Amino acid sequence: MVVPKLLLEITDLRKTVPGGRLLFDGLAMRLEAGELIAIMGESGVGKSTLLNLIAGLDVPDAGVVELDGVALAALDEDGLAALRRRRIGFVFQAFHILPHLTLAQNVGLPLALLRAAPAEVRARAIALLAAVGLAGRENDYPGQLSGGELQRVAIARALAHRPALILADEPTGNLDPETAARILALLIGQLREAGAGGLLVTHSDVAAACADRVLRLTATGLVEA
Ligand SMILES: Nc1ncnc2c1ncn2[C@@H]1O[C@H](COP(=O)(O)OP(=O)(O)OP(=O)(O)O)[C@@H](O)[C@H]1O
Repeated sequence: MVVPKLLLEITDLRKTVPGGRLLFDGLAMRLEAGELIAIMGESGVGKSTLLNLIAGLDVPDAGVVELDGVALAALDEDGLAALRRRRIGFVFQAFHILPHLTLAQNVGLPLALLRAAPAEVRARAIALLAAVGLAGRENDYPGQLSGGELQRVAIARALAHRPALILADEPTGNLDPETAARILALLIGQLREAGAGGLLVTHSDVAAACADRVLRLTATGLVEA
């Protein structure tokens, strides 16, 4: 029997936003390697904030976020940055694609930051660009792309370094249904292949239906949808 590997464990998480409004309290969640969980919930309920807390980009008022058994609170800024660089792939709403780098350089950036050989970085970037439907565009610059194309570049980049955890905030929001389905299949394929875990924040029932579990974020925490 294969014993599932616990990748992410959240215990008793509490977060208030500046101004004092409570977003959630007592929030708990477990994510196993190879598993994709969709997180849904009304606008403003705190889904993006939760992803930021999991990435160590924001700090909770109370509670514990553990990645691979390591509590984020035990790490200093350098430790958090190293953990993010090695273990996490991000697809965030503001795609953070760098305008002065080519698409191949953007997609390869997470690998380049880990000092992979330039030839390996470029080969992986070209393969991932092809996988998201941007074959032959590796030398283009982001300014030449549509919003949906940029979103696909962001997804390719999130996968470049084969992260253990992929955090995706509305990754298919700007895509037509056919492209969205293809991109989600790619994302899930990569999760399964690499034994990575994924958290997918989405308003789309179609996207959520691709996940292994769907959780709904409410003021009282995460509940099974
Ligand atoms: N820096 C901040 N200062 C004040 N309020 C904030 C700050 N960041 C987030 N908030 C508030 O926290 C709440 C949660 O925001 P968040 O972006 O996490 O929601 P969400 O569920 O992801 O929403 P959406 O589905 O619209 O993207 C919102 O009401 C937002 O206005």
